[in-house]
Amino acid sequence: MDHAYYMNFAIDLAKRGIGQTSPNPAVGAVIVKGGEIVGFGAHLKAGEPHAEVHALNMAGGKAIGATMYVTLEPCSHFGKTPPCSNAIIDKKLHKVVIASVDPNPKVSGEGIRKLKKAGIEVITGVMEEEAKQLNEVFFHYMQYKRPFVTLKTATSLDGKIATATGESKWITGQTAREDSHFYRHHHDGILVGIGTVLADNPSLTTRLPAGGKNPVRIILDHELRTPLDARVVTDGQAATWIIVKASVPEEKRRRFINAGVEIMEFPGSEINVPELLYFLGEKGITSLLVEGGATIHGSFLRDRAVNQVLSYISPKVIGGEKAKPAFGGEGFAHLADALELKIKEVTQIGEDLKMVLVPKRG
Ligand SMILES: Nc1c(/N=C/[C@@H](O)[C@H](O)[C@H](O)COP(=O)(O)O)[nH]c(=O)[nH]c1=O
Ligand SMILES: [Zn+2]
Repeated sequence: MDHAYYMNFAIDLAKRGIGQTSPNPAVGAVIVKGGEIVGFGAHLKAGEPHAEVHALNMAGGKAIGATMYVTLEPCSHFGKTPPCSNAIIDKKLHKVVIASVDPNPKVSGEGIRKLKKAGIEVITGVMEEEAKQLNEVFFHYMQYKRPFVTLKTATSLDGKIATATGESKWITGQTAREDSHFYRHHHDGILVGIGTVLADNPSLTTRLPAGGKNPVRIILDHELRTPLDARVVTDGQAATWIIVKASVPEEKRRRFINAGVEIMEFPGSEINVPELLYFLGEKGITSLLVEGGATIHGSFLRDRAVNQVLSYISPKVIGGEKAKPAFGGEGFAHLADALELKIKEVTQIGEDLKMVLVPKRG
């Protein structure tokens, strides 16, 4: 067999944990001895055993002299669980094949050094790109300390998110709408503006046939105009944070706090997106799905605070100068300033088109 055969399995294991391991990376490990898979595992939840430990437990005594394939460099620091590099040395493995090294400058390369010092052969860079892609959120958050941002738009063919009379249900079909719930499952937070809350009374929960993790619902609502009987306040389905400005009176906030909502005061009045992202990063939001509406999207566009665009396009034409575009605000006066993206994925999904795009580097 070649290394990719087993590393593919480890990457596939890791993929299943994406979203639920946050703020930890998703990691997969496979242990092979004499051409036989003797153990495997994935990290499932922050604070629980790492992938390597699950795999070592399954392999038991067969781990001695075996080879481990792991998607991320084994940890070397005492976090919530003892270091995996120690466990691998204790179990006397012969070789460790690693896809990507740890991006955390504090620990990068430390695990590999310990393994080599203990006489274990280490190979790195096997399927490195795939493994990095897997944890793009983790690597981004580790480096910038603010959430990886996915802007989601659902528009008509002519780029509208609602008719001139405000109708928007539904522009895209059931299949596309359900697909967007996978992204809710994978993101720590979902952000909408007060305009969307007033227009749609959204629940912003993850409703997939097999369930899914609900993101924290983050409402940008400076004046606290969210109705007390809004779903995000009353349904108890997921955490709700409402971001207000300092001038909102205490007794008004009290009513929401009593309903279980977290009211967070954010300095400044205009939405300063980079500052908002640091603010959310400090609260442990490592990935943010921005569902709009146009004003919010306009601010994120203006500040180029976008790591991924998820665009669903319906083969409907709404027309009308007054019908709302996906991105509000001023927009860029010059084409040279437009946010340039690279298409990562284009698929038809139900009747609609789905595109996943990333900003062009540089
Ligand atoms: N109008 C549309 C969308 N609209 C997106 C947001 O404006 C909605 O308020 C939000 O998704 C509602 O969340 P819910 O209550 O949890 O279902 N999004 C879509 O994909 N297609 C649409 O046609
Ligand atoms: Zn570990």
